Amino acid sequence: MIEAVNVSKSFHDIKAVDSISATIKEGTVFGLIGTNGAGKSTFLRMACGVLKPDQGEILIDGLSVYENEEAKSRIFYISDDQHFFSNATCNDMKLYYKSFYKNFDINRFDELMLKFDLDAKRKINTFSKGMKKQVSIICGICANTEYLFCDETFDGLDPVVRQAVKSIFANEIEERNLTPVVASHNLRELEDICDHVGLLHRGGILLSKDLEEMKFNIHKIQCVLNDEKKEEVLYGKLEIIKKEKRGSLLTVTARGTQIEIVDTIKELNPLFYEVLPLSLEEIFISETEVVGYDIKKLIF
Ligand SMILES: Nc1ncnc2c1ncn2[C@@H]1O[C@H](COP(=O)(O)OP(=O)(O)OP(=O)(O)O)[C@@H](O)[C@H]1O
Repeated sequence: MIEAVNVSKSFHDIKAVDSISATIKEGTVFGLIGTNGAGKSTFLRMACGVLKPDQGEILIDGLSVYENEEAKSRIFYISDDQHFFSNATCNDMKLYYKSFYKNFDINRFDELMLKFDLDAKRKINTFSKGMKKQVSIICGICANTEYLFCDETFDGLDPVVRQAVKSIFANEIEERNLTPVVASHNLRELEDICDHVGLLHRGGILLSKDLEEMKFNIHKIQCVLNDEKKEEVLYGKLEIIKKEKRGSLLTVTARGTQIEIVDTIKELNPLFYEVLPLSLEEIFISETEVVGYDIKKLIF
């Protein structure tokens, strides 16, 4: 488990991370979302022990991570500006990581390089940006650490590679309880990857929730009631977040379980009703409105 306890970090007069407390459970994918400059990289760099917090501490499985080799050996960090030794080939990086991570799986590395169609003998500085990201991801997976920090790693991967990486993550989570922490400024990049999302804004966490929990308690339904009085009754009975009417078709987004909302609509004898899927973006818009923010100004 990763625990951040009241962590802050400033660079001169810039407060990059402001009193963050958060818990990241094993075996889940934690998404860290926020605009450019929100503090995601600074948080990740503290979480992997590269930066020392000014205040508070970050614990990896109960161990304070800063200058702690044991805690650091449980983490692999894929930074947004990936570092490879100049002139290094993929095989050179494999051997370097093998010397640092005792469980680094050389055979798996070779297998994945083939699977991703990357030439392990080539110098990494001749690879494209996306290919370099793939090499970093492969190194990260093969390091066999408990935690994998991915800073903007998914942004810019092509759809096929993205799907392949997602399925590798899913297997690693199932087989060995890997915990990926994925930072991105793009909610859509995280939509189908994460179990839990923390929204970072100006160094602080605005919102931190399980996606399933969020999805369980908010629903979007289209219906035709064809009666203004019934519509008023519906608005009175449901905790409406958003409503829209086009002709006789009414679309409502409301807080509550699907059964509660559908039952309320059914009591009003609708001519038609249908439950519509809600995107993570729509859920976030609703959730952040509740805490008084317009998310469209914060992300996307
Ligand atoms: N080494 C540094 N020196 C000075 N300021 C820094 C340094 N690192 C980060 N900052 C500042 O801290 C704030 C948070 O930056 P950080 O890189 O953590 O944001 P981020 O959410 O990762 O952004 P992005 O999505 O653009 O990568 C920014 O205002 C940035 O300018």
